[in-house]
Amino acid sequence: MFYDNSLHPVTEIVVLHRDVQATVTSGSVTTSATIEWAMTHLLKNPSCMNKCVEEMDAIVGLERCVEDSDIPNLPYLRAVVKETFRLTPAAPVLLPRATTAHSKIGEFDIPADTTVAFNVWAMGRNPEIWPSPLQFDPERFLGSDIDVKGQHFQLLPFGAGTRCCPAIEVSMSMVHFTLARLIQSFTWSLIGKMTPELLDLSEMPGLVIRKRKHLELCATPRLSPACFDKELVTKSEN
Ligand code: HEM
Repeated sequence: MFYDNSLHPVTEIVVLHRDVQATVTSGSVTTSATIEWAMTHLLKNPSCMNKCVEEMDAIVGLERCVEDSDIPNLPYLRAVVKETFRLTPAAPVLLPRATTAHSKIGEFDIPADTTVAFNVWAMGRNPEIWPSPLQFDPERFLGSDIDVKGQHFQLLPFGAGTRCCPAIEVSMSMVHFTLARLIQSFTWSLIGKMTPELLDLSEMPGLVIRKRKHLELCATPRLSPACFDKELVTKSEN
């Protein structure tokens, strides 16, 4: 966080306030972009959406709303989130780093004091690491121990090391929970003449990769309104 203690106290508050605002804004943009990409991949690959719905119905059912505590029991949903991060990481290029010593990576010599940037978007599509890299295939993560916490260098959507995203846990929780609620609560369909084949995957370049064209869907409720009433009553009682 930027903090200049030579500033007048009132200015300091404004600077700190802006930093907090920037963190919240960038945090919510990356999270919402990830959820929109996950829904796009699922709508483009109806068999994956069906597997998500089948898993949800088998584990949670239709009599209550899915909760945070259900997420560990939904391996396919968690694989969908990892596969979304692999193909469309919200932050495609990590924060720049400077090398402190000469190093060699593969055939490349990198002198000391060089600014380097890691392109995690390209790493996620490297055919030497991922078979059929352009195919959305959550099953590649089932039974695999690859996670997103910066220990597995083939998948770094939150970066790695001391400057990695400090909000991994909360973001993963928000993405899983929102996606789980969307999938459980509604049947989603494409609008008008749109088909999975025609669904646009083009990206808007930038610090955060967003869809060039927002996803437009029709939502048909799957859960009975009583489920939501029950949840409202329980929450107001607590
Ligand atoms: C899906 C959601 C998110 C993704 C994909 C994401 C991704 C990233 C990435 C790739 C970095 C750079 C890490 C590096 O270069 O090693 C980063 C840094 C950061 N993220 Fe996130 N982020 C997300 C959500 C959030 C949220 C919700 C917040 C806070 C409310 C947040 C706060 C930060 C901050 C403060 C940094 C800078 C850390 C530093 O400079 O040391 N992020 N994030």
